[in-house]
Amino acid sequence: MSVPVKICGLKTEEAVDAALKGGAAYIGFIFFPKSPRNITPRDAGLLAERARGRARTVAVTVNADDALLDEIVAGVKPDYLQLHGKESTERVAQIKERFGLPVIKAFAIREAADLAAVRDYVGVADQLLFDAKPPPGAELPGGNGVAFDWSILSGLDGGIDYLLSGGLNAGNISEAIIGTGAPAIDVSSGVEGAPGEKDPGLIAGFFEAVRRAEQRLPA
Ligand SMILES: O=C(O)c1ccccc1N[C@@H]1O[C@H](COP(=O)(O)O)[C@@H](O)[C@H]1O
Repeated sequence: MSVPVKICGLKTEEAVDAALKGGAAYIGFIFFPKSPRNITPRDAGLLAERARGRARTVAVTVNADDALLDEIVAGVKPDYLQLHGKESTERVAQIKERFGLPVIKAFAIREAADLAAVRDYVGVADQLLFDAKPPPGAELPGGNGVAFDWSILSGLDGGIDYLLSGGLNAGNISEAIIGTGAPAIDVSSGVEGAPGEKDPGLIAGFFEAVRRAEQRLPA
């Protein structure tokens, strides 16, 4: 059984090529000025073209207004929009209708109670993403390299399609995949040599660890 992988926060051709070589199902671009992974719609559009037809492209935004989403969608032509802020169910539905694109809605998880909001988004968002709640004082809502207690996900209703994210790396991905049975996984800072700097060697090592974990999954 193969687990789809999203490599997020790409800024260079080398990083895109490493993600594609590893077999990424999704590649993500961050549109959030405070992030070391922030990229312009124009530059992301060029990288997205390089990956077109080989991986699905994801534009990651945080409480973006329509004007910013217009600019990103026009420049990148993404396959998905990832909403990583406090977007309401109404806002998710509005964005889906306006852009005609599938939406991945991110949730910040620290404790079991954080799953309470999730049910409202099932059937509204196309996919859910579970990330760790940012540490106190963090500037970023994601990309902090922090993991949450994955056992919390055992409280999820069965059959929910989601991406597991937050602090994943080659060292913990086996435990994450086998422990949660996550339908898909997402990594950003765990394949970086420095904040915002993807390391092709770490990307390759992450894929190797994922493939080893897949061998241990029940058929
Ligand atoms: O990566 C960022 O800088 C970022 C900024 C704003 C919103 C989301 C961001 N990243 C997302 O965070 C998760 C997990 O990242 P990590 O592996 O813990 O570093 C991932 O979904 C990214 O899309």
